[in-house]
Amino acid sequence: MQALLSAHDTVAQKDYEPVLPPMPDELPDEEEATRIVCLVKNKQPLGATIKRNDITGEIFVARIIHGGLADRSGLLHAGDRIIEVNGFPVDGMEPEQVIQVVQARPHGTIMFKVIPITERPIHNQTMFYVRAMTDYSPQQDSTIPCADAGMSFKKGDILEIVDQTDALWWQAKKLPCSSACAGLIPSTSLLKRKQREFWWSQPYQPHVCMQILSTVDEEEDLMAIDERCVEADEEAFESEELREEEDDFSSNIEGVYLAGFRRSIRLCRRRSQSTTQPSAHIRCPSSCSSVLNNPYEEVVRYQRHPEDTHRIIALIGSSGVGVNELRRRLIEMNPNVFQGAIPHTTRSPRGYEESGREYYFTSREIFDHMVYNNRFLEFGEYKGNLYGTSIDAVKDVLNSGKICVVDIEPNVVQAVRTHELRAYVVYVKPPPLERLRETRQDSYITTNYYVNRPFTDEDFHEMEESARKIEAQYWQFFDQVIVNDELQDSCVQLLTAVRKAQDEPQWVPACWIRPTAES
Ligand SMILES: Nc1ncnc2c1ncn2[C@@H]1O[C@H](COP(=O)(O)OP(=O)(O)OP(=O)(O)O)[C@@H](O)[C@H]1O
Repeated sequence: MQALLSAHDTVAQKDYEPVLPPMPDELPDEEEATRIVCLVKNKQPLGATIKRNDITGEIFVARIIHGGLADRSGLLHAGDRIIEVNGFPVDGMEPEQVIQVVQARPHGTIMFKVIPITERPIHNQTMFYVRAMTDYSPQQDSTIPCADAGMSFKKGDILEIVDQTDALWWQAKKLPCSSACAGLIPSTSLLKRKQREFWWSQPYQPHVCMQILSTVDEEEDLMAIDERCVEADEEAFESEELREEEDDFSSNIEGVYLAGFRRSIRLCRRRSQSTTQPSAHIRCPSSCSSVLNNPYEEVVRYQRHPEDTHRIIALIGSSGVGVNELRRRLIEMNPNVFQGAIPHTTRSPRGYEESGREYYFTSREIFDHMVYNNRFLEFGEYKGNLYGTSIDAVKDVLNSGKICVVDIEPNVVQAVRTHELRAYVVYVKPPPLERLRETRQDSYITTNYYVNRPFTDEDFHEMEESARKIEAQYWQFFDQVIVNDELQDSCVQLLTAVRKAQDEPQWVPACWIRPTAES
């Protein structure tokens, strides 16, 4: 006991840093209450921004960065007036000069003399999460109050919004969180304004969709040549087509028919992409304008309940990259678990075909009616017949307890990102050119004219170019990216992704869980 008391006395007599200045003996009655705030600075930034009242020259704390040094001290607040920094009066200084005074002492104690704000606003901060729909770099934004306090992000990043007190500049952390300190990002309204200003400032800024269409225009010329070839050799083509359709009929598993892999529907989808007046169900206005209108998508963590229907697996990729190969292999791996949606067509059935197996054979009137009622995820015309994948066909698979695996064109991605289908979007990316050449030596591409022909270097370049465009426009919607290098590895990755989608928590749009009037 004696020893404990003696230790206490010894400690009590010691002086510890920082040594505060002595209190003046007499304080004038009218002087506002000041506070001395000492912060011990380490390598971390102070975590506060300042502003100057241009009329009075007074310096104020503009904001305290969530999780930063100043915030954790609890001693500085937005609205506090700074009178001195390390003994230097700062009234009348430019904010940059004040920062220089602060930075003059990189480590150790920084002493602020402040007049605390009298009425601190009470903020009921609700944290929420968003998926960035666009890229942002504070270093390239001249309007940010402090670039060093800014946080860059890329489309698809998940951000935790920790403070939205300021209507223009929010504070956020990027997940997975590596730093305790938040960064400044533009608020939704500010980012929308910036995007619109940028858009209008461009001398010629074709709409993002139009960019795709214009490149496709070039393709159309090529297609026109293909078309002539087809016309010239229709008979040969028909027999090739039939042979291929028959090939499609068989599956490696006896008694199992894999619908939706027909050449006609694949080519029809490709053609609907490549006409300036696409007949496909274009959800483009939503996907493109959503990038312009909605730079952040609110997301929540969602885990599928075992009794819920499965999430659909939507594969996206440039033509020839291997989307159908992967889809086919996945379904063949376990047809009791995985299934494709049976497409609709207006073409007449061939002798061996059954409605509801290869296709749902329907009249043009019924098809048109379904189009009119938005019942197709996508549809298009091929050789005078209509083909399409209906939402009901997808729901039939889900309601049977299976996992529906579809391949879709990128521009309809928003049509499957709904409360109803809750798509998990897998993007299939081509490997580098060298690896394409090595891995595709024995592979065949399906073109408009040839049922199968070996890949050429030109095909690989087109694939890469198309992948670049898809990534530039749709990256934010991808839940998983698989580089289709070694086929076997890609299959394993796809299977793992599918399991994750069904059984592990994922970030999904908040409107899936809390449906709004719009969704
Ligand atoms: N990783 C891979 N390694 C080698 N060959 C592959 C690989 N992935 C796919 N292939 C082959 O490449 C060819 C084209 O693949 P697939 O038919 O799946 O293309 P796709 O992406 O569905 O495009 P489209 O719908 O335009 O035909 C097929 O012969 C397929 O077997």
